[in-house]
Amino acid sequence: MLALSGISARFGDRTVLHGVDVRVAEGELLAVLGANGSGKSTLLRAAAGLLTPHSGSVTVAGRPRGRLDVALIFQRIHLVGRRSALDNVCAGALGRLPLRSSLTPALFPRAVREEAMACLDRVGLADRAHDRAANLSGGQQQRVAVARALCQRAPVLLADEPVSALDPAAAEQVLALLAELAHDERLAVLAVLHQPDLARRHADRIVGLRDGHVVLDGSPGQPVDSLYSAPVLEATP
Ligand SMILES: Nc1ncnc2c1ncn2[C@@H]1O[C@H](COP(=O)(O)OP(=O)(O)OP(=O)(O)O)[C@@H](O)[C@H]1O
Repeated sequence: MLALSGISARFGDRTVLHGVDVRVAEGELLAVLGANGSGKSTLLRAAAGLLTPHSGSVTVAGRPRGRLDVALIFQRIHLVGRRSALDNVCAGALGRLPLRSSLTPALFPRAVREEAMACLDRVGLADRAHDRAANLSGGQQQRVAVARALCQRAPVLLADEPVSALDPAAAEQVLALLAELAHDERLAVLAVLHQPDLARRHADRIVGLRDGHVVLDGSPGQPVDSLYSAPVLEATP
């Protein structure tokens, strides 16, 4: 479904991704692991179209990634706090609505509101639909963000450290939800994670980055310590 092929990225004269190949299948949750600075966020931003790679391509279902193909979930949850959870989820549909509706969100068509309600129900928050987003807990807000991504109807979900700001129970719940959505809704989900344990428990596959290279790709059960160990420094005479 999502294919990142030969992605290289540079900042100035520094190359931070070296021809990275990553595939995420329909119905799969892929966790991308790696130490700070290994290139995880840069890879996700290239996948999302937020950064133009120096070389390489991003395709969704075999075609160049389109504007509506990818939904994003961030560590810092970007909801409009004074609006209801339901309005925030409706906003996921903005990209496919006529301009008039997108300028006046109060006019979200009934069909969109119903779909948004179904998305909230999917993340277990239908009963909080009319609460202001700011009044929900961090974990609940992240689930609203997931519902908003669902309402976008994108086949690919990209999540950048989606649980880093959550307590362990909420993190577990959000990761389980992402895995469930991948499996049940047949989405391709790529999540950048800092918690190998969560990846082991919920991901279908892991990719490990080190210094901008893919050094692991496979079972979530495999050892990942090498991703986080300090580089071996050569002894100076
Ligand atoms: N806008 C930028 N300008 C210059 N260098 C950047 C920029 N964004 C990222 N980098 C550099 O690219 C490298 C990879 O950064 P990236 O944020 O992708 O790593 P990461 O694996 O997501 O790290 P972390 O786990 O700390 O979020 C780092 O050395 C970083 O300093």
